[in-house]
Amino acid sequence: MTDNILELDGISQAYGQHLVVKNLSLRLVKGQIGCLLGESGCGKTTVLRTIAGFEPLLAGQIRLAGQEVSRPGWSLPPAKRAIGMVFQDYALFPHLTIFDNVAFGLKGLDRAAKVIRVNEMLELVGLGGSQAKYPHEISGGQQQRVALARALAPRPNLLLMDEPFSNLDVTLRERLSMEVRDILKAYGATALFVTHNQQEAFAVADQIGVMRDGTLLQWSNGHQLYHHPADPGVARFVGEGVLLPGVVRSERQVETGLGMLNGSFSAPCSGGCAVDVLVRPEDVVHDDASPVKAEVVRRYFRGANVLYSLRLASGDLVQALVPSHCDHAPGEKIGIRQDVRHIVLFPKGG
Ligand SMILES: Nc1ncnc2c1ncn2[C@@H]1O[C@H](COP(=O)(O)OP(=O)(O)OP(=O)(O)O)[C@@H](O)[C@H]1O
Repeated sequence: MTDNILELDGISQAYGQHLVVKNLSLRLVKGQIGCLLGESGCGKTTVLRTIAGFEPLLAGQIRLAGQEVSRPGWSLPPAKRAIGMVFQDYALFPHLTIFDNVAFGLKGLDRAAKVIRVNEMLELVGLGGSQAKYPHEISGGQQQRVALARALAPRPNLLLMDEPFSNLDVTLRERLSMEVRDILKAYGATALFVTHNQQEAFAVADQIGVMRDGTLLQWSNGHQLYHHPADPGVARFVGEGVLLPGVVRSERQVETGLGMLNGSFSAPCSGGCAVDVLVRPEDVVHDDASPVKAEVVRRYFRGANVLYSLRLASGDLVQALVPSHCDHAPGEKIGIRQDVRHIVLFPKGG
């Protein structure tokens, strides 16, 4: 008996000569929500389509709930995989009521059992009472929740969601992404979704995989991804910040334009070597009392915070996230101190 619901072992997929998924492996255990995050064209949708059984495998193996479903030359048909799918455009049937939309995949149940199941699913997504409405009579966010109810109704082993929030406006997208996480957790669903929006990935997923050009660069939780990115590419793609030049001075000290940073780190080289140090905007604290001054180069007002781009005395640039009570214009010198709690170093120029 395995707790693994989804296992991808070294899968590769190509369209003609174009290799779009390269030796990708990951696992999801029961009840876990995973996310593939990456820029447009990096192969996220192709991975979903391959898991759903719409694309053949070039190499590797896919197992669902312990059963092999894809290997090169053989593939279990999509309809036999017990997978639910949610797409960005909801794909509800416009001429069917909400009840009939959710009941659509419930083959083999009698009418009474269908009513119970549909009502249960609509309650789960907060739309009890909407059974008789048509899709055009409810909002986009509600339609996406109906799509979720429809996908979960047949009790799939795994739910796949392709950019499920991308058709919604920003505020609704944030709210719905949190609601969807709550719904999936309440239901105990195992799900994999894809997005190019990192806030969405952080809000919804337990495990996030960053993809670039068909390769999975890192598969870990949001905290790990943000604070311990596996390489400079992941560091730049996830979150903000800079790679600040530094020199490793000892096992626990690295010298930078922000001063000496002390703490544990794994150095990519021995003492005296040049490195790039990841400095996030919250690692640089605005402090009028600090003797260290930096010049405001740019300011991005964000409502609650201002993201400043600052030039250090060394000439290096850093960013600082500062509550927006205080407001400083480009050219001003402000006091700062470093609060780098996770020291992440990469080989110089990596
Ligand atoms: N049916 C197809 N035939 C040929 N090439 C394809 C096909 N579908 C996708 N591709 C190519 O495969 C690559 C990966 O596409 P995919 O849709 O998986 O990326 P994605 O990360 O999901 O992008 P997006 O976020 O834009 O949907 C792209 O270069 C794309 O042009």
